Amino acid sequence: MQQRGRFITLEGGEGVGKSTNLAWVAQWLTARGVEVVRTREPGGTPRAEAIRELLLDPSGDEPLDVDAELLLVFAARAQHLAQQIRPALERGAWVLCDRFTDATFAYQGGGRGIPALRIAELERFVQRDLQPDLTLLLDMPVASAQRRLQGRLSANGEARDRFEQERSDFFEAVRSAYLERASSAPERMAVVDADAPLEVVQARLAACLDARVTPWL
Ligand SMILES: Nc1ncnc2c1ncn2[C@@H]1O[C@H](COP(=O)(O)OP(=O)(O)O)[C@@H](O)[C@H]1O
Ligand SMILES: Cc1cn([C@H]2C[C@H](O)[C@@H](COP(=O)(O)OP(=O)(O)O)O2)c(=O)[nH]c1=O
Repeated sequence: MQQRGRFITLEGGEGVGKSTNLAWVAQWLTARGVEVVRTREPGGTPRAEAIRELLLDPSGDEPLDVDAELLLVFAARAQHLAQQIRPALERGAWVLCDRFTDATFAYQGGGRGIPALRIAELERFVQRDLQPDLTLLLDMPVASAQRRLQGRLSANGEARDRFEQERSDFFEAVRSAYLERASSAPERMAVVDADAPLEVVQARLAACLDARVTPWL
């Protein structure tokens, strides 16, 4: 595949501000003349969004097997890559995605305990040589992120989804797995301290984008 556009992902635990800052990063890129396709995982296309519903639905007596969860995540990703991400990159658009495979290493790996080697096998199978060009990892202590998440849920009258119902040790394991991945791939992943007022987080993001993305423009 001749990849012309750039692929940027945002990662982090629940409530760190991914959705809020994704919109801001999209504006930063658009202001510099880039065509941006905003999307998210799991989901991003109608069929992949249907798989997302299965993954997030907390109802019912039947637990979701951890391997089934892993395979559903990658099934959604295969669909998203084929229908949305690869075509956009091929026509020269930049793709800005709320979560991608680092989330699988963090949630199914760190959180559920699936060995990273097994996840890496599926990653190769589904993505072949495609990796994000840049991943912005928003990081903050779990307790503060949970307070933000609770604020958003209360404000919108939303219920917790299947992942949001997990206990804090699950989220601590997710956070550690993310930080470990970032330290093993510093050229691709930038850790941004998200435990600050929004304008401070955005100044940190701007510094990071200036350093890493401006040379691509
Ligand atoms: N830097 C920040 N300081 C305070 N509140 C924030 C900040 N960033 C986001 N929020 C708020 O925290 C909540 C969770 O943010 P959101 O972007 O939905 O997070 P995520 O997509 O990572 O779950 C929202 O109500 C949002 O308005
Ligand atoms: C992409 C991905 C997401 N997830 C989970 C993490 C999230 O709890 C959930 C939905 O993602 P998302 O809507 O981004 O969560 P939030 O906005 O609440 O932070 O899917 C995985 O477990 N594995 C994955 O590979």
